[in-house]
Amino acid sequence: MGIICPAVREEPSLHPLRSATPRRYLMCPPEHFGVTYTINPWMDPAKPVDVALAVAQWEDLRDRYRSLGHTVEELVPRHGLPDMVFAANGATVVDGRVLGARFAHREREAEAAVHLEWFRAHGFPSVREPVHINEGEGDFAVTASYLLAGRGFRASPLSHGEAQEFFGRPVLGLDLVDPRYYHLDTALAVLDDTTDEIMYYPPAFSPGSREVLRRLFPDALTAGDEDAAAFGLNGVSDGLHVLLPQAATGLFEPLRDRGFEPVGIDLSELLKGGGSVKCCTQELR
Ligand SMILES: CN(C)C(=N)NCCC[C@H](N)C(=O)O
Repeated sequence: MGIICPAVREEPSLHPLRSATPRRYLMCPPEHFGVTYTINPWMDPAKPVDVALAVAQWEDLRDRYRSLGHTVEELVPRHGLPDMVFAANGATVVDGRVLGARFAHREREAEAAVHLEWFRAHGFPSVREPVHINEGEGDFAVTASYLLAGRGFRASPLSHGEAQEFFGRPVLGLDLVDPRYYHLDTALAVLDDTTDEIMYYPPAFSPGSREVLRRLFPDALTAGDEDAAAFGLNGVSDGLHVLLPQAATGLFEPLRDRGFEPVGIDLSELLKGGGSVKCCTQELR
């Protein structure tokens, strides 16, 4: 009788081979970071902030980007603007076109001009000072097909039309309903901007927006309560590496299963201001 070899069944790969593309980021060191007011539920001025630790954690993130081959530009922080470290809020840049920010809260208003000044000084030819309130990449996320746009807590719905007209990209408005997830990038991250691959936390969105996300992104990775509360959706992907808060442990395995390489980052000190990896990172596309 012949020997029957068990067939070796190659599992078809569920996801394409990932590759990183070099990125250019704008960051702002937290030298003047502090929690001196409350404009989101994470901020408690009674809790002390260790600025030296915040700087060390921030430098670790910056150096991680550089070691992965990305370019990091630095914005000079201003005294009296303790939230400037959250540089993603300062503008949205797509195809070299810059839509500046207009902040919802008086405490952050002055940051907008610092960003506009930086873009003008660095040769970006098309820089728009916005008419409507938008907090940069806090509420705008760029996928291959859309500009996803959050609203409900910060960005004015009118900013969505302004962005669509300026970038010439279809804007998809999404309603945020949980004050802990007050910016889109606290509840949704783009994993692959060439294929519309995202991860998100469904309860942060209204029922209708959840349905829209389910229809348009049926293969998205969805996060649970604990990972969302650890700011796990506030991650940055270069197409292969996904830098995200190290406490969002439940996301690491699902990301690996999809072929990504999660990189855990400790920004616990900056979390006291209500931000993490993505908030500190503005992408200059
Ligand atoms: C995703 N991004 C950019 C953010 N979520 N930004 C954090 C902003 C934190 C600041 N204290 C504020 O409440 O505006």
